Amino acid sequence: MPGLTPLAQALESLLGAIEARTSNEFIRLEQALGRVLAEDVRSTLNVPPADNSAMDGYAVRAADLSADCELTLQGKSMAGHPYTGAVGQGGCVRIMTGALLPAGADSVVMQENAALLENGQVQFHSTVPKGDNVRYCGDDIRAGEIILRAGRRLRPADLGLLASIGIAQVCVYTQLKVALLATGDELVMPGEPLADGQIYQSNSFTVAAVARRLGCDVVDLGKVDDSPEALRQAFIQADRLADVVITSGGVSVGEADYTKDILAELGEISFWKLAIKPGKPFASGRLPNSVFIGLPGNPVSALVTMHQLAAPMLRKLAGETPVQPLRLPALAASVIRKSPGRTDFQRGIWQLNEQGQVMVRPTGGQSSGVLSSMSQANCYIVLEQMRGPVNEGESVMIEPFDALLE
Ligand SMILES: Nc1nc2c(c(=O)[nH]1)N[C@H]1C(S)=C(S)[C@@H](COP(=O)(O)OP(=O)(O)OC[C@H]3O[C@@H](n4cnc5c(N)ncnc54)[C@H](O)[C@@H]3O)O[C@H]1N2
Ligand code: MOO
Repeated sequence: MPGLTPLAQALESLLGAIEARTSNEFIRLEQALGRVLAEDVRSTLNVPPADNSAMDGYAVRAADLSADCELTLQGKSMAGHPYTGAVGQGGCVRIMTGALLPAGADSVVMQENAALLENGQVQFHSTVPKGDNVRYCGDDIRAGEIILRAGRRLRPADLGLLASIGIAQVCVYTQLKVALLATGDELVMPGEPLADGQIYQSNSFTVAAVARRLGCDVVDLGKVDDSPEALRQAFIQADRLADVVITSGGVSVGEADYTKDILAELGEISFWKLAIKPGKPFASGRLPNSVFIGLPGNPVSALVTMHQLAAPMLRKLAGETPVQPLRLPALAASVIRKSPGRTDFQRGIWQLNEQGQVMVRPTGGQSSGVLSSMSQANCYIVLEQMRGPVNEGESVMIEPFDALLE
């Protein structure tokens, strides 16, 4: 459709116009889940710090074993209590998982494949390759190696990795402060009575949830009426408070859409017409102190643009390395309505059929006001801009919901 900007082009331009807006702070590892590392982390240690056993059994010299042989038990090595001697020719040492491999030994035989005899000898029935069941020093991490890079959003396994090299505090970027505003005279906060012509405000809840999952410190400033003065005051207050101001509503062409004028007065804002459905109107720019993001008002449009456009922007502003969304082919389990013109982000449910194929179907009504379509979905069905209707059995791309939406 002429005059509409493709998503990838808009995203490149939006990301090109912003820089990270964070400083550094040290926090305890226990608090660091989901925070973004501000510095590369280099290990000063080998993990494991020494060769040790992967099994409960006997530490041996592999060359001493034959089809049916007996070795002399010399002692034992327990985790935290190593055997201090050396395994000599014809000898073996009882060893537990995680215990240090004694000097002289080069392999471990699991106890199920050996028998301790009454005379103190240990019987073995077969040979083992040298190094069997040994976990070598530095197998996991080598001293001097960078284990995690700046820009990494910390996951559960990362916290364990940092702990395993003895780190109790990490240097992360400070949290972005995000202020939310919902524009519209018709909006009422949940919990309050609803009069004729009013609807409950839902966008701040979905948008705040995504921002919080991105580690932002969110302040919800509630709703603003569609009057120039109310908008002016709300934008000035939000700009003083936050690194990023996110609004919903008022970015289209309606008669009560004063947002544009007030934003142009206070800062530099551009309005986009994007070639995506939902989410055609979108605004972005700067207020005196903050980055401004204006999402469309329709509930599905607000959430999809928050996820597809605002989330990558928030990641960059928070210092995070860009994240590539996962797209996979699937087969349409039903006819899917689509007209050429915009790239559709239809809401769908993928599941495996009996042949193990990934099948997908839309979650009913796809109007941008139908938020239940998003609530029921586990993926987007991404249908290319110029594509028309999809027949049952045709291949389509899906984008499974990531950790921001699940
Ligand atoms: N003549 C045209 N009209 C519209 C166009 C267009 O190109 N030409 N675009 C349509 C599209 S697409 C969208 S999306 C919407 C976006 O409009 P706005 O961003 O200006 O949003 P509003 O008009 O304020 O609201 C739209 C809709 O969403 C409801 N809404 C708004 N805020 C909330 C909220 N916080 N929680 C729940 N629901 C909300 C609002 O009541 C309206 O129903 O414009 C189309 N129109
Ligand atoms: O872009 Mo609007 O989001 O189609 O309803």
